[in-house]
Amino acid sequence: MKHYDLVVIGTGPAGQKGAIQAAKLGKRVAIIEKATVLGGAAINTGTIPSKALREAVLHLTGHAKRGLFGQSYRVKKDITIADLAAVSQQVIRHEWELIQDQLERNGIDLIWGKAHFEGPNLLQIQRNGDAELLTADKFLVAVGTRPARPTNVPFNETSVFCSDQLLHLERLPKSMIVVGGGVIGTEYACIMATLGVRVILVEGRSKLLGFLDDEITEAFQYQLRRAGITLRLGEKVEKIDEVKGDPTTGGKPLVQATLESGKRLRAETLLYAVGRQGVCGALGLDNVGISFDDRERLKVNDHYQTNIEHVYAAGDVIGFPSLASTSMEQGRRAVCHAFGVKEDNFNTLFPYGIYAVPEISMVGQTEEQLTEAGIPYEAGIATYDEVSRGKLLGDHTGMLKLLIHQDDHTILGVHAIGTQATELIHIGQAVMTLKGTAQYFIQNVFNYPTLAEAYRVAAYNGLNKLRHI
Ligand SMILES: Cc1cc2nc3c(=O)[nH]c(=O)nc-3n(C[C@H](O)[C@H](O)[C@H](O)COP(=O)(O)OP(=O)(O)OC[C@H]3O[C@@H](n4cnc5c(N)ncnc54)[C@H](O)[C@@H]3O)c2cc1C
Ligand SMILES: NC(=O)c1ccc[n+]([C@@H]2O[C@H](COP(=O)([O-])OP(=O)(O)OC[C@H]3O[C@@H](n4cnc5c(N)ncnc54)[C@H](O)[C@@H]3O)[C@@H](O)[C@H]2O)c1
Repeated sequence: MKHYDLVVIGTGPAGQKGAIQAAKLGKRVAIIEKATVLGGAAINTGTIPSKALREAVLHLTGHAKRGLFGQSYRVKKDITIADLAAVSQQVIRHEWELIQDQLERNGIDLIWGKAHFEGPNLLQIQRNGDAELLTADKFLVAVGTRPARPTNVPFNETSVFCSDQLLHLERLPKSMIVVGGGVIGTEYACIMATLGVRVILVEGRSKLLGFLDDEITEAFQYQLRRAGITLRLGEKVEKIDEVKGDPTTGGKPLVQATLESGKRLRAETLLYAVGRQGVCGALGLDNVGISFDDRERLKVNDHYQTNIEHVYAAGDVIGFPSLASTSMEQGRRAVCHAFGVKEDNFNTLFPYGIYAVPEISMVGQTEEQLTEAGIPYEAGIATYDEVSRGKLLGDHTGMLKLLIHQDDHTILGVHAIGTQATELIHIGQAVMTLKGTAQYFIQNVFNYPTLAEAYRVAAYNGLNKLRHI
């Protein structure tokens, strides 16, 4: 039986980076994967496919250039699923090769099969009816999540589906109800609407993406409505059925969503995106003495240790924020702790990137959080219309907001909506991490013309307001 210093379960972002970190520390490492492909949800069903789809849609529809060339501008008419899938498959294949190569280069044993704990240090790997046993000093559980699929939703993979199935649609529907205005529902609602699909987005809470700064949410919701998306906010879907279509228009079956308020919505298809569910139940964790919650998520301490100290967990399996970006870093930090690497310099300022149309990103605190905490701040705002690059791109609605401490002018939060928002945010993140102030953006020269200049405009705006207090 082979023995390892570390065994990692799952090849998603958390598992990959944890395994590589351990190998860099000179440890003997194995990584287990139960699927037939590497990369987890990030590469195969989540981050990369959805972003590849988005890029293809923005390019082929000509959406990104309509601000310059007019609303009727198109790169390709009659876009098909095949057009969109081609880009995605190409990127995914490249990512598989990259991961495999990284694991090999770092001397990590890749073992295909389903992992199951037989004891605190003993793991069984099942593959095609065979079983292999191995032991390890430490474990990193990075098994991720899957879409929640309640039994009362009539999933049929063609007209009622979850986010994994959306990627396998055979043709573009004319209309779609999206249930759940979280990140997945919102991103796909935008992508579909950009393709010309009639979208109704139903969200149980009174606003989309409740963790964002209110001003950004307001701007975003306004833009979604302008893009033709019907928002049903503060409304919960109670029941989903298939119903007969209108005989006068061919009678194709439709999906009907009945809301708690009694409203009935109908469309050709329905995407169910109300959150994700863990997969810990199948891991044999009771043989180790580890319990999980009702959504099969694990509880960890600040060092990513479960209640059994040699078993660590990272990524979606531990819950919020459930991002590929944070999962990678959690996996790495868990392994650093497991092998005694000092953690003093680890930053906890995590950014968020939402690849809706338009893009949204944030780092630090929102106006609402600062107000609640009683921290005095001023907001400095720049619209993309105020910087030359914004005009060159034809983005007339983009905006960057800096939240500046009233007394010491440090940056407390950065919020952006518009082209390249997810890239732009990292400038603010760096200044915040290095404890810089709004003056940084005024005292330094920026390339011209860039969207980054919006930082300078926002800083002037905020500091000018502060002078008048
Ligand atoms: C539609 C969508 C879009 C997203 N977009 C973004 C985005 O733009 N940016 C972002 O940062 N995040 C995004 N995310 C979130 C991101 O995909 C996840 O946070 C990330 O994949 C979590 O990584 P992980 O390593 O925890 O788990 P996963 O990526 O889920 O990987 C877990 C792996 O463990 C394997 N596994 C499970 N059980 C076992 C077992 N018993 N034995 C062996 N192997 C096992 C699984 O097969 C899987 O390969 C998106 C998610 C979705 C669904
Ligand atoms: N760009 C990104 O970083 C990105 C993109 C996609 C997904 N993700 C990650 O994937 C995870 C899962 O995303 P998600 O959107 O599925 O889950 P979520 O939990 O973020 O959102 C689900 C939403 O559905 C709503 N809801 C629940 N029941 C409802 C009902 N019956 N009717 C109407 N609305 C209802 C909830 O109020 C909630 O807003 C998230 O944690 C997210 O971080 C990240």
